[in-house]
Amino acid sequence: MAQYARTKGSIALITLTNPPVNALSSAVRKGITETVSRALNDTQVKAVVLCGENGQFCGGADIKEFAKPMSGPALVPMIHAIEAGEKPVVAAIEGIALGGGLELALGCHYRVAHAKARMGLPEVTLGLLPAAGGTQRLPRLTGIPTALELITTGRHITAQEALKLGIVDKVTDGNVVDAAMEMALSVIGRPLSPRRLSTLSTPPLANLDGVFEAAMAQVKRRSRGAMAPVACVKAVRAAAELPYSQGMKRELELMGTLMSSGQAKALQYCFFAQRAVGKWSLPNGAQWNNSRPRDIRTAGVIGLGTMGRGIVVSLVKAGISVVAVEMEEKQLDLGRKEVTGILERDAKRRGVTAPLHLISFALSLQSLRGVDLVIEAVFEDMELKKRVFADLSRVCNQNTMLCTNTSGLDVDQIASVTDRPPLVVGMHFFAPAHVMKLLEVVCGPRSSAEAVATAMSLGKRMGKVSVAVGNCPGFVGNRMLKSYMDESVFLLEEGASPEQVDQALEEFGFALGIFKVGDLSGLDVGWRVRKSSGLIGPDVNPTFPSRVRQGRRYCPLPDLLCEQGRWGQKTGRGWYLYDSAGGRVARPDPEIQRFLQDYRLRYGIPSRRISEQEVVERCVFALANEGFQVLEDGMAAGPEDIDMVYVFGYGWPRHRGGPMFHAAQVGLPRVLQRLEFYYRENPDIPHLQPSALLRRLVGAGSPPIQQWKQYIRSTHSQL
Ligand SMILES: CCCCCCCCCCCCC/C=C/C(=O)SCCNC(=O)CCNC(=O)[C@H](O)C(C)(C)COP(=O)(O)OP(=O)(O)OC[C@H]1O[C@@H](n2cnc3c(N)ncnc32)[C@H](O)[C@@H]1OP(=O)(O)O
Repeated sequence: MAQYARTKGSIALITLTNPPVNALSSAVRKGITETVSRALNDTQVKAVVLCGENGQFCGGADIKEFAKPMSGPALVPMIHAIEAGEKPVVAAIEGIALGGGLELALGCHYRVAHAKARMGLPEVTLGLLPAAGGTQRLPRLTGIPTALELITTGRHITAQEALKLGIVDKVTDGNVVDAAMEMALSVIGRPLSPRRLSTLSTPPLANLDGVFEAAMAQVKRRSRGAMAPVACVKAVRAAAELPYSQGMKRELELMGTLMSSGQAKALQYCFFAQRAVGKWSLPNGAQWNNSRPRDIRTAGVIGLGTMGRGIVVSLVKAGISVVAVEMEEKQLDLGRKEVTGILERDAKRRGVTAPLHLISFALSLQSLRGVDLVIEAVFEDMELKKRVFADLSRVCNQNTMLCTNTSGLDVDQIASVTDRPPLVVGMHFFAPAHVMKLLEVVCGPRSSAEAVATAMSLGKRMGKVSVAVGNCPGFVGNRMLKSYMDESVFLLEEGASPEQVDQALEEFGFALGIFKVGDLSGLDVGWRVRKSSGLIGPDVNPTFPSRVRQGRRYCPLPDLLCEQGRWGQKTGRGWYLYDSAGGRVARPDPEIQRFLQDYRLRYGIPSRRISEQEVVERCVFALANEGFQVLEDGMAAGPEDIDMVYVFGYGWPRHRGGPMFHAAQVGLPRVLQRLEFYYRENPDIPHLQPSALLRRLVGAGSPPIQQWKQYIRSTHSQL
């Protein structure tokens, strides 16, 4: 777990060996403790170089161990022993030095990095803080503002930036261990005290209170309700105000609170869930490690609306040549201008040249003949999509993969009009597609393993979190969203206001409440979907629209709003009021209050006071309940898949782990009991009826989320 070698006569070379990232497991900590002690006690050794095997210095503490009782030597005294030792220790940083890995390097007296190395203290993203002295040593090295920024964001930095900030002493393009040994030989005999970061004071800073108050306000604004960023600010403040030993005590105290919090558990669950969803499998035995993706070099995108433009940008940024097709010249020109603008702004920000040479624009599908893969992003209309796919089938090479960006239509029906159903999959991007990280890869019943593997791997290449989902209306994300949205409008009928519902959801941690999201994305979009799915039609009385449709409770409020031309931000009025069409700042609108009161009077619905707890429970438990149903129906492989869809596609607060993890954390019996209660009160809302899987899990004693798959009746898995 840590190898020891004597080299160049007087150098001890200690190599961390714990693939794949040399995480600081208890065995590695034991190995380092023993080898460092050996080096310090060996009179032949004059200096030490610390490195990691396989081109990775160290990925930090072993995250898997956080869930277990602590064993083996502790990290803090181990790093302290290195720093306090009387022989210079040089960290040779290659690949990564993250979290505890960077803290270990900060305990060394010198740091040499390879030019391609990345460093950072990402503990905050795991709901923790750098509690191996990172919050105390880094501010002493870089000064408070830089340390605050790096620790509260968890941002990775390049070797060049680390050099500029003084975090490393040297950057090399060559062999980093050789460079570190050279440095070790050159510093033998030099005084070590100025190199012991714990003994230094933080550089003086004017207006300390102002800096910390601003930092605190910023983290609270940026990550609503998250504890770790707040604790990080407090720990860095201790570095500024207290001697090192007391600062370390404060760091430990704050870490103790975080470690035992549900938020840290949720964030660590997300870390592993994000990696688990890449390991997809289909019922026929095809899976991520036995299905070869195709190498995609050229792609076509049809439709240059908001979605199509974002998809083009994502593909081009991944280095893929794209032919972008629109049917009308005016739309094509508009699309070209937008896509070019996005790519140019992005390139300017990153100081590189925009890869415009990778895109060509065309007015005919014929231009797609030779591409490896096509992504269709036309209007959400089955007949239109079928026409496009039938044409593609005729135009494209036999081998071209055909993908649809539908947000919920039947992928198999679309595939049925082509000559190649095995090569058809859904690639459901989220708007704006070049920004949002989620990609739902929709596996139709006839999609081949190769096609699924290709779409999953293409998503990864574009920097997306790809989640394989089954083919059902709305797939996973939008299917579940329906119950969440329905609950929010039912709450309006019963007495809540849009701002009250939004505030409760934002307090819960959502970046935006559901009504603000509706206004932002345009209320007319859902209106159109409801029209096409037969919920609104000629047989609905326009003056007194029914509150029961297709056999269940229906809330006509959003339709009535749309009929008034209140389509959200784009019209300057929606659930909220905006300064003008396109305005962004939502203000409560007294007209909406009157509109809701009139509506309740007209339908004889008594208005009651609705608590924040009820808002959150009805919206969030309804969402999770549909998630259980999605699992039961075999539309997602496991709860991790659903949770990642929500974290990366729907603004679910990551520190709550995702709707399924949240249900587990609240306690499945409690979720079941509350759903039973709400369903008894509202028997005409089927999505409040507890799912059979939820009942089974409670019956089985609420096993940990990692075991839920065993309770899913997977005989009819659609994945
Ligand atoms: C009163 C009580 C008081 C209690 C107080 C206790 C005090 C305790 C003091 C201890 C203080 C500890 C402080 C330190 C904390 C930390 O260091 S937390 C960890 C910080 N590090 C990270 O966050 C890095 C996480 N990893 C990554 O970001 C990426 O994995 C990577 C390193 C950049 C590599 O990326 P990539 O190449 O894309 O590969 P991946 O697929 O992501 O990873 C490959 C496999 O490696 C596993 N893995 C990665 N990092 C870790 C890790 N740190 N621990 C365990 N496992 C890790 C990852 O899960 C992958 O596994 P597989 O999926 O099985 O392949």
